[in-house]
Amino acid sequence: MSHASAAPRRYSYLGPAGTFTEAALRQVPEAEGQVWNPVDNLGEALNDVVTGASDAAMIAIENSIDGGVTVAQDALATIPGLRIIGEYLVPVRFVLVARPGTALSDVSVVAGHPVAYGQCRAWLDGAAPTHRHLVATSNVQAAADLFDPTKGVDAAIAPPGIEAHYDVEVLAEGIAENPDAVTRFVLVSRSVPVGEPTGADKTSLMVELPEDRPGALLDLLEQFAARGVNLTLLASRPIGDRMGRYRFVIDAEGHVKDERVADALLGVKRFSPKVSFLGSYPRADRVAATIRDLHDDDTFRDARDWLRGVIEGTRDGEA
Ligand SMILES: O=C(O)C(=O)Cc1ccccc1
Repeated sequence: MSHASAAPRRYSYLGPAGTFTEAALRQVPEAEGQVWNPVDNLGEALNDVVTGASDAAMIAIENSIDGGVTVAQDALATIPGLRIIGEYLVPVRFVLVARPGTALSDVSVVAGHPVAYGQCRAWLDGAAPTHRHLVATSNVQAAADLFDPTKGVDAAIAPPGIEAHYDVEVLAEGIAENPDAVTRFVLVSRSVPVGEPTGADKTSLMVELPEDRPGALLDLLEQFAARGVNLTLLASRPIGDRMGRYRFVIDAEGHVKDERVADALLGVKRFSPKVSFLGSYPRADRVAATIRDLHDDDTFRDARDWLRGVIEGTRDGEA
């Protein structure tokens, strides 16, 4: 894609500058030198894409510790016309910061993004047992909240390097439970034609199951298993209309233009009352899917050619 003479592309991301979401956007070569629009929440970021105010939005979708960012999964399931066009991984670490001169023993109100707080809670319970959590809109906004006197914040959970953006002192480093936590982000645009397979791709779907059909989940999984398609994520989320109804959030290895994935999707579509295709995109770790001969593109094409030949009378029943 070249946009040399076109208007600059606009990217919305959870701000302010310095968030992990911004670090994810920095991994997008096409975004360099374009307009970056910091927003306060996921809804705003996706709304910018829907209305055309931005061309794409970077959003956190899954954490290696807590699993799916459910608000993001639900938004992608319910807002029509969106496509995931890229995936990015960012290692996440946290520090506790405060205004200069604050001691850990002075800390009673801690600002933190809810996902960050969840990961740092065990440490905080030990170091500041009487603390109270105040929700911040992002990891960097938590530090900014230290300077808003109406909020009464004593300390903030923030990304390392936050001292470059705000006049804060680091009270403690490495406060998250798991030092190897990684967050997966996706770049979302309005619906666009899918790109070409790279050999290391993922396909994201939301699937509803037919009601009152025993084994429907097994039927769903079988569509992938029979075509040798590995799943990297399977989660269920309440549809929300009434108790007991769920949609399945699925990430599958491979690209919709890979024969085995296309065939699996056709199988899913035949029995599911609702399938939303969210996109096929290069996977962040660039790890190629392992495909056995039985499931490679040529095998699917050969089988189709054989069937056509049988119907046209140019081939008999030989395999
Ligand atoms: O991008 C950020 O910095 C955020 O505030 C969202 C977030 C929260 C926790 C882990 C990764 C991203």
